[in-house]
Parts: sequence; C-alpha cells; structure tokens
Amino acid sequence: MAHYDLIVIGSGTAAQVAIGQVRAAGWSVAVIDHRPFGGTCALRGCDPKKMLVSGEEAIDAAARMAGHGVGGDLAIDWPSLMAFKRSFTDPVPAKQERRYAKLGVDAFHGLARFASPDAVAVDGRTLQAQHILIATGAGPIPLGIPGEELVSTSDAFLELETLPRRIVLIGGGYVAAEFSHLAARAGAEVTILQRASRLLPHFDPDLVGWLTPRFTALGIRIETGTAVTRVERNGDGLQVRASRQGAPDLEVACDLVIHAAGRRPDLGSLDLSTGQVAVQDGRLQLDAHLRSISNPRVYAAGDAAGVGPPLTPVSSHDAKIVAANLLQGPSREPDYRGVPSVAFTVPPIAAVGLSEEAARRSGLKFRVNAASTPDWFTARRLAEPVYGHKVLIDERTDLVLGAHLVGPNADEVINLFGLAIRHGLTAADLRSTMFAYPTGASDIGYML
Ligand SMILES: Cc1cc2nc3c(=O)[nH]c(=O)nc-3n(C[C@H](O)[C@H](O)[C@H](O)COP(=O)(O)OP(=O)(O)OC[C@H]3O[C@@H](n4cnc5c(N)ncnc54)[C@H](O)[C@@H]3O)c2cc1C
Ligand SMILES: NC(=O)c1ccc[n+]([C@@H]2O[C@H](COP(=O)([O-])OP(=O)(O)OC[C@H]3O[C@@H](n4cnc5c(N)ncnc54)[C@H](O)[C@@H]3O)[C@@H](O)[C@H]2O)c1
Repeated sequence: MAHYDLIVIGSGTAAQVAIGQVRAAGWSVAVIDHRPFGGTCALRGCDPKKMLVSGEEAIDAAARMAGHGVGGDLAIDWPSLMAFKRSFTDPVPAKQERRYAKLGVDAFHGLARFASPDAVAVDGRTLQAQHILIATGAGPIPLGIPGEELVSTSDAFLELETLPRRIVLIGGGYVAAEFSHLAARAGAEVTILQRASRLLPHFDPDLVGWLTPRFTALGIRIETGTAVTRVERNGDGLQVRASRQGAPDLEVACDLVIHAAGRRPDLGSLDLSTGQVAVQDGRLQLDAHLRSISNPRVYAAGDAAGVGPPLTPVSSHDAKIVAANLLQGPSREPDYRGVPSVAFTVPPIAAVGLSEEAARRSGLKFRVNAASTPDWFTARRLAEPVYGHKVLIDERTDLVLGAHLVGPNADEVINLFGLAIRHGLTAADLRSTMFAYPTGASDIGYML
C-alpha cells in the first residue's frame, strides 16, 4: 500500500495552496479529484464567470456612453464569448497536472472515500497517510422539491453553448444576481425567484436598493418572498411553481431553470464514519485549528470546512493555516476579519467587515457615512447611474468597522477597506493616504 505524509482530497484552491506549502517542506503528497484538476474557482466559478462578465461590461459601457460620443449597436455573441471563456478554462487541468508532476506530487483521478481512519480508497487502490486534508468544496443544496432533476446547476450555465430564451433562477443571492445580469445582457428573459424577503441578503439593504433599478432596467423580473415548490415539463419548456406568503402561487414558464439557492459542504461521498470523522447536520466537526475533533489525522479547509465564508480567498487562507498546523503542530487558527466580498453584477456591489445591522447588535458606538452619489465624477465620467457607499467608523477608536460599496470600482476599492480593517488602519490613516487621482480610490477620503 502506498504511504504518504499527506493525502489531499480535492484539487481546488484550498488543495493547491496546502500542497504547495507542505511539499516545499519535503512532505510526500497525493492529490485526488474525481473531476478535472483545478477546482470550482478556476473551472466552474469565479474565473469563468468573470471571463463572461467581461463581455457584459463591454456591452454596458457602450450602452452607457451611447449619445456621449459613442455610437453603433453592440451585442453579445454568446458562443464566441463562451469560446473566450474556454480559452482560459480549457488549459487549467493539464497545467495543474504538469504542476503536480513537477512538484513530485502523486495525482489520482476518482472519487475518494475513507477506507479506514488513516487510509483513502480511490480508483480501486488504497492509499495510507499520516494526515488527510478534506478540501472537497461545496455543492448545491438539495431543494427537496418535485422536478428537482429538471433544475440545472451553475456548472451547466457556465457551459451553455447557446443561451435559452427564458431563464428562471431559483434563489436571489450571489449566483442569481451575477447570472441574471449576464443572461439579460446577452438577450434572455430572466426571472429571479427569491425565498428571502430581499435580493442579495449578504449585502447592505440600502445599497441593494440603489442597485435594483439596474436589474429592472435590464428587464429582470425579481420576485422576493417566493419559494420554488415544483418544476415540471411543459411541452418543450419547463414550468416553475412557487409559493408566496399571503398571495396566490406563482407560475413561470421558461426554457431553463438554474439552481442559485445556496451551496453546502460536499461530504456525501467520503464515507466519513469509516474515517471516524465526526459530522453534524452536514458539517464537519472541527476544532479551532481546522482539525477533526474525532480523528486528529484529519484537517479540512475551504468550502468543505464551512467555517469561514465560502469564498476563494478564505479557501486559500484556511489552507495556509492547515499547512502551518501540519508542519508545526496545531497552533494556528483562521482569522476571518476583513474578508471582502463582491457580487459581480454590472456595476458591482461589495462589502467588507460588519454590516450596519451587526454593528448595531454588537452595541458599538459608531458613525455611519452613507450616500448615493451618482453625481460624483467617478460615476459621471462613466455615465453610470448607480454609485454609493456606506462606511461604519468606530467613534471611540476611529477604526473602520465595515464598508459597503456599489457602483464603478466597488470591486477594487473594497480591498483597500479590507486592508484597513484587517490591519487596524483608522479613518484618519485612510484620509491621510494619497491615492492617484482620478481613480476609484481617490473617492475614499469623501466616504469617511
Ligand atoms: C458560480 C460560482 C461563482 C463563484 N464566484 C466566486 C467569486 O467570484 N469570488 C469568490 O471568492 N468565490 C466565488 N465562488 C466561490 C468559490 O468558487 C469557492 O469558495 C472556492 O472555489 C472553494 O474552493 P475549495 O478549494 O474549498 O473547493 P473546490 O474548488 O470546490 O474544490 C473541491 C474539489 O473537490 C473535488 N471533490 C469533491 N468530493 C470529492 C471526492 N470524494 N473525491 C475526490 N474529489 C472530490 C471536487 O471535484 C472539486 O474539484 C463562486 C462559486 C460558484 C459556484
Ligand atoms: N462573487 C462571489 O464571490 C460569489 C459568486 C457566486 C457564488 N459565491 C459563493 O457561492 C455560494 C452560493 O451562492 P448562491 O447564490 O447559490 O447562494 P446564496 O447563499 O448567495 O443565495 C441563496 C439564496 O437562495 C434562496 N433560496 C434558497 N432556497 C430557495 C427556494 N427553494 N426558492 C427560492 N429561493 C431559495 C435563499 O433565500 C438565499 O438568499 C455563496 O454563498 C458564495 O459564497 C460567491
């Protein structure tokens, strides 16, 4: 039986980072994935999504500048935009394979499961290890509704060769917001059916309110407080039924239904009980060092760990913590202060640190600087009608507690607020920083 210092299950961001660090320390490592190597972010998430967003940014910029010196009709050619996406994604798996070969990491393809507390079975072989890292990511939560098999995943959306005419998104979070903008700008009729009482619950309600007209201007229909209860075939198309509190059920006819209703750690295939890895309510039971509370050989990182928010920089951070704990003994704990997050609508919406609601609940004394500012130069030069901010500053310490941005450059400028929060910079520090002008960052001084 082959024996390794570390077996990593999964080949996404968490796996890549952890493997790089322990291999550099001379550990013997095996990596296993049942899908092409590279993980969600590079193959089925952040990167392919943002390749497609580049197309809509171009369309949107031209539409905004129409009548301001720019003319002519532009349209998204979906198959060709998809080919552009594939120019990035297609080479990823082979590149990853080459990296592992170069690093001297043994790569296995297949579904891994625990064969014992210190061994993993894959592709008819059993591999033994001193340590095992669960980096299996997340998958769509089961909807538990009739017709669930007719619902396509975000993976399928990002592979569509042609764009169906009518699309329904189940859910109203990150995936629904991003995909609805993409599909609508590419010409589809889009409906968002969101169970929660508002769109984009992870983002500030006022800023979401300022952004919402950009959805409606694109013709996107948004139904909140609406839970999908059934999907069925309707001739060549599909029929989606949803229930609403205090209102009759809703029926929407479409050609494609996409799951955008949330994700959960992907642990189902691992046979965790054979590995003596404790799990409760679908979540791994981990200590503060991301180590299994029941099997000290086993660690978890990223979406599979489900400790920090399910975002790529968190997977990477977790992996560094786990690698340090593996190499030096379990001493380090993850630190999720100042994790910025962006929904890549056009324009984007972003958040870092405390929400206003959480800051009020915590009893902190803070001031709020909030304004809708489409009249500022940054928005005006782009003819962008949506631009706004909400920044929370501690009255006692002058520290930035939270920042919420919507509009041009929100996706970049949020990182500067993240830097301030994570490294304890005050509002005065930010105010006294010189930012190149005119850029998104040069507005920060006016947001404090
Ligand atoms: C559509 C979409 C867009 C997103 N956009 C963003 C974004 O813009 N920014 C951002 O920060 N985050 C984004 N995310 C979230 C981000 O992609 C994830 O947080 C991140 O990729 C998780 O990385 P990971 O290493 O934890 O897991 P993954 O990258 O998911 O890797 C897990 C791997 O484990 C494999 N696996 C699972 N079970 C087994 C098994 N039993 N045996 C073998 N292999 C197994 C899977 O095949 C997968 O390749 C997006 C997610 C989605 C779905
Ligand atoms: N830009 C990014 O960083 C990015 C982009 C995409 C995904 N992600 C990550 O992936 C995760 C999953 O994204 P997501 O958009 O699927 O989840 P989400 O948690 O952002 O939103 C899911 C929404 O679906 C709704 N919902 C659940 N069941 C429903 C039902 N039966 N009918 C109607 N609505 C229902 C919920 O009210 C919830 O608001 C996110 O939490 C995020 O961390 C990140």
